[in-house]
Parts: sequence; structure tokens; C-alpha cells
Amino acid sequence: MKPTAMLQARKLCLHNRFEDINLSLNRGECWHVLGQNGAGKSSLFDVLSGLTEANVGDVIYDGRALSDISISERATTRAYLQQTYSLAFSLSVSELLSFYLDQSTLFQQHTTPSSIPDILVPTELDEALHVNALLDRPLNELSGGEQQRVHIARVLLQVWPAIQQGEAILLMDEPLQNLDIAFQESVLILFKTLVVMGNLLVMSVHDVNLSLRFADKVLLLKQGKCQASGENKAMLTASGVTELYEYPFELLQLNNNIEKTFIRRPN
Ligand SMILES: Nc1ncnc2c1ncn2[C@@H]1O[C@H](COP(=O)(O)OP(=O)(O)OP(=O)(O)O)[C@@H](O)[C@H]1O
Repeated sequence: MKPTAMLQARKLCLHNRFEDINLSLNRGECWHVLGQNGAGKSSLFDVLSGLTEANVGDVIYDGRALSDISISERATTRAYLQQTYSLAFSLSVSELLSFYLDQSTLFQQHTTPSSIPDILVPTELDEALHVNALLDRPLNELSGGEQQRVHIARVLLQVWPAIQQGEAILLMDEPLQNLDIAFQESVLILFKTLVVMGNLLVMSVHDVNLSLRFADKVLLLKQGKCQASGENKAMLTASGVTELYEYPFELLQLNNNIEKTFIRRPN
């Protein structure tokens, strides 16, 4: 039987960026990583994805050391959305996505008319990301939010067969950046759907109220150290997030305590 933990970090250190990070992330969980600018979130994502090697410690996927998993095998089960992505040359969205798709399973063929791109993003992705309408546009002519939706589609398509099996590890560094409020919500709902299928999703975010609503568990990263990690409700307290951001938060209870929201504590 497979071990429950899909992704583990043991005593991870990256010099001058973070230290002694220990994590055990299970399949079917949605983790949010929160912390100030420069806290080490992107550096941690780089190491968890295998892009950067830790100075100390191990990253373990499904009981296997990441260093023992080939790059090609990683690419089929682990998606990593980096905070920035730049292309040195011009590509259409469909050309970009075509590099990442599994031809046999991912895109349906479009036949006519010939001016329409010959690929389509699967409906469940397109409903959240509205990428099919952008397929014939040059990537570098899209708005920031449109590009971000394409990049979310790109990394999910890379591991789409694993996602269907509930076997994917989805690492998303600030996936909501540049998205308007409606797209932020539709992406978070899409992520929830993927998590319910058994996939593990780990994302960084700067909005504690979105974490209150959408995270199962959180990692609070403070100056490269784990301030706290665990269940959303236990971790996201006014004192916890005030300490994390050095900003005065108060937690309001709304609708007969059904909903909660953080506000700035009045003076
Ligand atoms: N390539 C690098 N080489 C050396 N130091 C780096 C490098 N990238 C980032 N840093 C430093 O490491 C620290 C952590 O940066 P990181 O990008 O991981 O923070 P972050 O939590 O993702 O911040 P943000 O919320 O601003 O995206 C910062 O002090 C940053 O200046």
C-alpha cells in the first residue's frame, strides 16, 4: 500500500533563504503557504519541485527521494507554476500549450475552419480559465491576467493524465497573481475539484481571507523558518497572522459565525 504522505520535506535548508523545514503533505489536501515578501516561499517551492537542490535535507515524493526520480518521471506527475515565466521569442497560446500536452489524451482535434487552432483545452479547465478563446493569440500580446490563466492551464496540462488518476503533485507559486476577483475564485474552485480527486495542491498566496475560505492546511513561513503549520482553522488566528505579517489583524465572525473574515484591527 502507498504511504499516505505524497510529499515530505525533512530538515530542509537552503542557505540564507530558509531552514529546518519539515512537512508531511497528504494526497487530497490543499495547502496554502503564507508569509511576508522575502519569507522564502518561492525558494521553498523551487526546492520542493526539484528545480533547486537543498543544501541540507530531503524532499520525498510518495516515499521516494526526489533525487532518485528522473526528470522525465517528475515531469509527468509534478507540476510547478513558477512566479515568473519569460519567453525569449513569440509563440501563440496554442503553440505554447502544445509543448506541454500529452497528445493522446489532452486535446480534442478541431477540424474546421482551418483558421481556428487545432487544439482545445479540456472543458473542466476552460470553464475556470477561459483559455480556449485565447488559443490563436500571441502570448506576449495578452494581458497579465490572461497570461496567468494560460500558464495555469500549461502546468496542469503537463500532468493532466496524472491529475485524472488523482496522482499529481501541483506546486503553484502565487497562481492568483494578476487575476481579477472572479477568476481568483474560479481558479480556487478548480483547485478544490482537483484536490477532491486525490491530487495534492500546494500554493502560495498573499490574501489571508482566501486562505480562510479555501485552504485545508497552511504553512506560515516567517523569515525562512516555519512559524506554524497545520489545519487552517487552528493556524489562521488573529494573533498568528498578526505575528506573521507584523500587521494588526482582527478576525470578524459573520452570518451567525458561519463565515469569518480578517480585517485590519481598528485603532
Ligand atoms: N536566486 C537567489 N539567490 C540569492 N538569494 C535569493 C535568490 N532568490 C531569492 N533570494 C532571496 O531569498 C529570500 C527569499 O526569497 P523568496 O523569493 O523565496 O521569497 P518569497 O517569500 O517568495 O517572497 P515574495 O512574497 O516577495 O514572492 C529573499 O531575501 C530574496 O532576496
